[in-house]
Amino acid sequence: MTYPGPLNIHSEIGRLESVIVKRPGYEVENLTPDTLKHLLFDDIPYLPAIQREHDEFTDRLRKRGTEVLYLEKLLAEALDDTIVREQFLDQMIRESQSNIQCSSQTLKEYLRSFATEDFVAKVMGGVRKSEIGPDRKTNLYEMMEDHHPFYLDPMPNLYFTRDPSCVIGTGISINTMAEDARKRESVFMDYIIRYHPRFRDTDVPRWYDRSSHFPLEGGDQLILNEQTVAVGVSARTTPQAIEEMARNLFAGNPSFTQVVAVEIPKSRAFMHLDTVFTMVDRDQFSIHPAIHGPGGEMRIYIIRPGMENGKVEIEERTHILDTLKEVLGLSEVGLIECGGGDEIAAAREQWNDGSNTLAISPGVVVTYDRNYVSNQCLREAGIEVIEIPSSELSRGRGGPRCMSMPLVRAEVR
Ligand SMILES: NC(=[NH2+])NCCC[C@H](N)C(=O)O
Repeated sequence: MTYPGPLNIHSEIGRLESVIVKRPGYEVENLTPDTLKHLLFDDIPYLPAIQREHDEFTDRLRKRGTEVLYLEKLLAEALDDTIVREQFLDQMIRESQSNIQCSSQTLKEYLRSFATEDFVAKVMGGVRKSEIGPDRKTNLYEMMEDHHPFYLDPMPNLYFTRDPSCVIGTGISINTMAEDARKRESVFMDYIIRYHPRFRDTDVPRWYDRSSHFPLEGGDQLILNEQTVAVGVSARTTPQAIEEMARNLFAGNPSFTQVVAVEIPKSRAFMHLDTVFTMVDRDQFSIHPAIHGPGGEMRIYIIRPGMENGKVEIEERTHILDTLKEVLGLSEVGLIECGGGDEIAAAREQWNDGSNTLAISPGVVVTYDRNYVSNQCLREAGIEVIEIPSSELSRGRGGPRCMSMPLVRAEVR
């Protein structure tokens, strides 16, 4: 089936034609030991090195024919209109309120002084108190010292473009982020879809919107085929959000007829479904064994459109393999274990996103080089593995799938 328009994602594995990434920038240099935990990092990446690694990642994608678009550039282009830029600035200041202790007026004036691309880099990178000179402070609270070094907190997780939004079919889910440190991130795709020339003239359906109360993150959203979306019920994604998204999807996109909610342990190491489970080929998945509960059982629910308009039906399942066969209509499905069944290698490599593969064609994936045990297992299963350097990229606890937000994939035949 052909789908005209700027968005077309009907699988996890179709040839990747167009993708959004974010090159790590100044926001990473604004990490300090005191803020690491709140900002969801475990260590501080070295900026030139993480940028080199990221450039290698995007080079590999380009060499395979993928169009690589940068979030920061798309946003600057979307804000190329004074009224839109002012509206965006107001919203950013409003949504950053908890982080701001200087008067919004002072901060606004400071940000307005930049040309659009630098303005975007500032908003994303954060504004240090030391940047706004003492002479620009007029209120007592602005002059008082306190220990928080920022007026506007940095957003170092932005290079994980996967999470704040997700294309499903020809529409999009603009997500409500679970963690304070990431809440503002989904404002960017909201503006890009509404105001960027590439998207603004298309009526892009929204299966979920950030105005919804319940968190839902893209690392939990997997498009298995033209009928099926799998969503992790995780530390970041709620059952309420999944059901709301499913209802909107069934009502607006008749090709999707099943949403599979998969519960995973709520832990830092397994923050999203894609940290323990990704699709690598038509009938093969990479999986971390600890995704299963005791006895190999887990809680899985299949949501389908109900008989009555707007209603859904929900059925329970307990085995991932059987459920995958059922929803994909396959007699066999292969699960490739992270760490090749070795307990230590599995835990170590999962921590560095060993199961977080980005498929760029059926049976072809991009992975981190450091996960050599898992990469070998993928190769033994007949998968082509393209490795990228990962010393610094992995410090943010996300892998190649997390670092990519696909816009268009070719049909899987
Ligand atoms: N899709 C993913 N697995 N994303 C990983 C995001 C990592 C990021 N530091 C966070 O905690 O939010």
